[in-house]
Amino acid sequence: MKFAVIVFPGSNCDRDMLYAITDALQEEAHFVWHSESDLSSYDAILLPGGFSYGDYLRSGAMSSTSPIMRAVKEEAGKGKPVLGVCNGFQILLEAGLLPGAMLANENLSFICRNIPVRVEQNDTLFTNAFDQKEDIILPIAHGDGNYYCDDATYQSLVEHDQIVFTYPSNPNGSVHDIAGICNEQGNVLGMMPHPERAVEALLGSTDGLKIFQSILTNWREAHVLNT
Ligand SMILES: NC(=O)CC[C@H](N)C(=O)O
Repeated sequence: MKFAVIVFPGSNCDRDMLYAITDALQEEAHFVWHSESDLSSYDAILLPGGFSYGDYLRSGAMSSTSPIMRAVKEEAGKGKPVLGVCNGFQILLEAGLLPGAMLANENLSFICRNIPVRVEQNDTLFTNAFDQKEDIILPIAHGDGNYYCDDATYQSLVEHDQIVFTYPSNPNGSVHDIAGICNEQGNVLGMMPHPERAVEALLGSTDGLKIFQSILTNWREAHVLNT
């Protein structure tokens, strides 16, 4: 399976993301600079964390207009997996690929620590390796992780099973404890916690690896086992 890791000016989790795929998952991954415009040769697209464009204007706002985002939308429309982590989630929100917006953390501080994250939906292509309602440990590292959406959007997220991760103990004020959501089709996921920082025991948790393994299992079922 071939993964693209999109690199924006100011991304800083891009190498961790590449390492998670090549060394931990043992699959193929390549950096793709944000000014590129074609992602058709990739099977999955990863938007890593960081401070793209220094978080100026709003986190993710400037990156959401990068040329590569047209290609991300195109491939997402074909049903390919798109995963945005932290700043990647912020970019997906600003690009309109996911509903809602990100606000500054309630305590106005940058928070960096390992926390429990609850898997609310294990029947997605990103979470099939987990148990339903399983609590896992993942690192968070953000200043703008306070997810917000209005009531109508929240009802729609609930109705379509789009709330994939929540915080059992909310660290940032996020509405309804939301830590990660997917689109209605289920192939675009944005999450604030960092799975790429939890892919081997040395890092304190291997729970993040299961997200990448889920993507791989889903892809193999569709592309390898049936051929
Ligand atoms: N680790 C990250 O991706 C940081 C995200 C973002 N720029 C913030 O601090 O909110």
